Amino acid sequence: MAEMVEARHAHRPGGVARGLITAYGLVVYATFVVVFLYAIGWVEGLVVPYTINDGPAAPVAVAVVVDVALLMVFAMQHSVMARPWFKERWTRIVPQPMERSTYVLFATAALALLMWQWRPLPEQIWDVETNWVRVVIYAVSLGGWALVFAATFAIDHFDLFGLRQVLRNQSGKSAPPSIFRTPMLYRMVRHPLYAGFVIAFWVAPTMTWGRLLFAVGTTGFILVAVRFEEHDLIDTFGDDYRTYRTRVPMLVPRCGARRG
Ligand SMILES: C[S@@+](CC[C@H](N)C(=O)[O-])C[C@H]1O[C@@H](n2cnc3c(N)ncnc32)[C@H](O)[C@@H]1O
Repeated sequence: MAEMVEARHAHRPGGVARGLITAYGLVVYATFVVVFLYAIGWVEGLVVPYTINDGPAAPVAVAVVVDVALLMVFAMQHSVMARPWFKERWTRIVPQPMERSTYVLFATAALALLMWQWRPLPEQIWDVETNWVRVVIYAVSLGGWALVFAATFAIDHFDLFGLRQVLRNQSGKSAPPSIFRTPMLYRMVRHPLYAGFVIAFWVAPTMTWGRLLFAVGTTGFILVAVRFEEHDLIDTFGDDYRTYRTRVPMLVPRCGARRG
C-alpha cells in the first residue's frame, strides 16, 4: 500500500510535460470511444460494415485457434496491466498520471486487433425469425451495453478511462486516493459492468459459432478477472470490501434482496 502511494507521487512531470500528457489522455480516450462504439456494432452485427461474422475465411480449426489466441491477448493485457504489482513497476517507466491512459491505450489496441484479425465462424446455432421477437432481443442486448455504460459512470467514468488523472495532473494535483463506492447498481450486484457485458454478448437474435466462441471466451475471462479484481479490492479496502462481498451477489441480483 505504501509502495502504491509512493508510486502515485513518482515521476510527477513539470509544466512543459503536462500539456502533452493531457493531450495524450484526451487522444487515448477519444480513440477508445471510437473503437468501443465500433465494437458494439461489431458484436451486434448492427450499423457497422464489418462484424463478428465477417473477415478472412479460414478452416474451422484455424479460426478457433486464431480467435482463442486473440481472446487470450485481450485477457492477458487486461489482467496483467490492471494488477498493482504491474502498475508499481510500470510507473517507474511511464509517468504516473499517464498510467491509466496507457492501460486504456493498450486495451483499445487489443480490442482493435481482435476485431481486425477475428476469423468468422458464421454458421448459425439459432436464428430467431419473428421480427418483433428479434427487436425485443436486440433491445435486451443493447440494454446490456447501456448497463456497462451506466456502471462506468456509477463508479467513476473519467477515472476508469484515465481522464481524471491527466486533468488533475494538468492543474498540478496528484492522483486521488481510491474510493470504495457502492452506488445503486453496485448495491444490486458487485460487478454490474461485467454483468452488462455478459447480457450484451449472450442475448442475440442470431447466434453463430463465432459469437458463441466470443461469448464463452469473454465470460470465462470475466469469471477469472473477478477473482483477481476482488483480491485487489480486499487489499485496498479491507473489511469494507469483505463485508460488501458477503452482502451483495457477484453478477446475478437476488430476488427480493435488501438493498442498502
Ligand atoms: C472495469 S471496472 C469494473 C468494475 C466492476 N468489476 C464491475 O463489473 O462493475 C474495474 C475497476 O473498478 C474498480 N472497482 C470495482 N468495484 C469497485 C467498487 N465497489 N468501488 C470502487 N472501485 C471499484 C476496480 O478496482 C477496478 O479498478
